Amino acid sequence: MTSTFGERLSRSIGKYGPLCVGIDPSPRLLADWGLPLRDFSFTVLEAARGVAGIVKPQIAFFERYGGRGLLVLEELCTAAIEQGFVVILDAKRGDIGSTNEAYASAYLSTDSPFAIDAITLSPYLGVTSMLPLLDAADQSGRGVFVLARTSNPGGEDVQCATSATGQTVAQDLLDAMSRRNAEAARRGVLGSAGVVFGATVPTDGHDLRAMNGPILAPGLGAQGATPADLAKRFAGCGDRVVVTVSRAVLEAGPDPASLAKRIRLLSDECREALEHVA
Ligand SMILES: O=C(O)c1cc(=O)[nH]c(=O)n1[C@@H]1O[C@H](COP(=O)(O)O)[C@@H](O)[C@H]1O
Repeated sequence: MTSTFGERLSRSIGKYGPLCVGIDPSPRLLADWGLPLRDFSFTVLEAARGVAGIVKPQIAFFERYGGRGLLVLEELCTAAIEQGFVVILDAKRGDIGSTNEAYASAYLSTDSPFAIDAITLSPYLGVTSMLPLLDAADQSGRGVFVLARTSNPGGEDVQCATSATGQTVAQDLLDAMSRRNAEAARRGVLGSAGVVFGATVPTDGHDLRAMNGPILAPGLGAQGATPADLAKRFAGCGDRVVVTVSRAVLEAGPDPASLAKRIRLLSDECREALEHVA
């Protein structure tokens, strides 16, 4: 790819706003909509087209169907990229270095079978173990979102524990991504090494501004966060936040017009909340 993930993401946020449509085909929604996995997924993509610029399929909902599900995911990612979406694959990968090399060739290399822009990573085997993934992303113009502070209750047990540096584990991860984004910062563009920071959790004691990378913020809607929370938590970095929403979008389906209407409404709310605090 000729541009970096950070550059493509910035352009997309500028054009469509910060909303990312989460494609989470849960068993309940598939039953409610009365659609098979492929039709469900493409219905969501079609509804998002021209309304939101970013989509995030959650791999577990496709893995449930084994090889057939992964084929649908591959088709969906390819179609989304061809249609100009920024595609974040939510796979939360992370292992020892040699296995991460295999994950890197699966998801973050130029010849990866999955056409995606970025992937979510679980960093709890250590930052050094993630180097094959971070380097592959840099080389192929892709990006990562490392779980720093997750949206779920109880995440603080690990993420807010004090590390050997005397700060929280989450802040250490923010610092590590900040170092990865230093070159982009010198060029005055958004870096490609992002973090996940839930819209449901306080940011106190964590410096999101210095990182120069994108922030994937789940939690709006079904997990209880509101647009006011976005404005409060992400002041000073609102132009780099990607607000990912799954259930609060998908509950408006399966009618494509209702889905598109919900996406537009949430997109407007998120843009409004964040543009004042950029
Ligand atoms: O990485 C993620 O996307 C993620 C991180 C996190 O801390 N919390 C979180 O909810 N997510 C994902 O974001 C989506 C949230 O779904 P809703 O709560 O339905 O909007 C799900 O696909 C989760 O797996």
